[in-house]
Amino acid sequence: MFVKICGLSQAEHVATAVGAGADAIGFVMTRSPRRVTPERAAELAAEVPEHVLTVGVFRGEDPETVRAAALASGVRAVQLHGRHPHADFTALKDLGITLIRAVDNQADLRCGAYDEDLLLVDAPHAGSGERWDWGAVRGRASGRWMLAGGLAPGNVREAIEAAAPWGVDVSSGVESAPGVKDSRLIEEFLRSVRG
Ligand SMILES: O=C(O)c1ccccc1NCC(=O)[C@H](O)[C@H](O)COP(=O)(O)O
Repeated sequence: MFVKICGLSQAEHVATAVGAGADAIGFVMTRSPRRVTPERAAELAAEVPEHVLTVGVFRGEDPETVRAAALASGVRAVQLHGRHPHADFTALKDLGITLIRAVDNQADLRCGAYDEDLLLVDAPHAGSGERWDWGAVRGRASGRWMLAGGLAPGNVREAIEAAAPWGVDVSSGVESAPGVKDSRLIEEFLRSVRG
């Protein structure tokens, strides 16, 4: 099971997530209590080994803004929230990095439908910690897709049982307050997923 820990802004938490076995870590570069600048994301990403995917998270920015931030930060993936047309993914293809399409469960849930590499099926309000009916996407989402939205150490096994995703993604559920990550919860989340 692929595990992404999102919304990191402190080197200590990046090290914890990597040490605990995360497959990907996310840096939010859009309006959010977790926002980091591309320069800060570059500093944090510099400490991350190659086998862990570094992801820049955006919502609604145009492809040129995403491109500039991706290049400045050096992330190896971008995750686009909001109703981006297929053309926005096509416009970013030449970056040669992983493209993640982030949607709620009303969207086209076939990974690759917009030429993206990974799909993230999230709550309607991304990064809110809102839980939703995870089981509603079972059998509808296909390919390499991650589940997010209200996941936490205490419920992630239940979510995996309900939705049968390829991967999981968490932010609020490993925080002590919005934007404040907790190393103990990050480790607990990874232990819960890995068993
Ligand atoms: O984290 C944010 O504030 C944010 C703002 C705008 C777009 C995306 C954002 N976060 C994305 C994520 O952190 C995850 O991909 C996912 O939504 C986490 O959800 P949750 O665990 O419920 O916080």
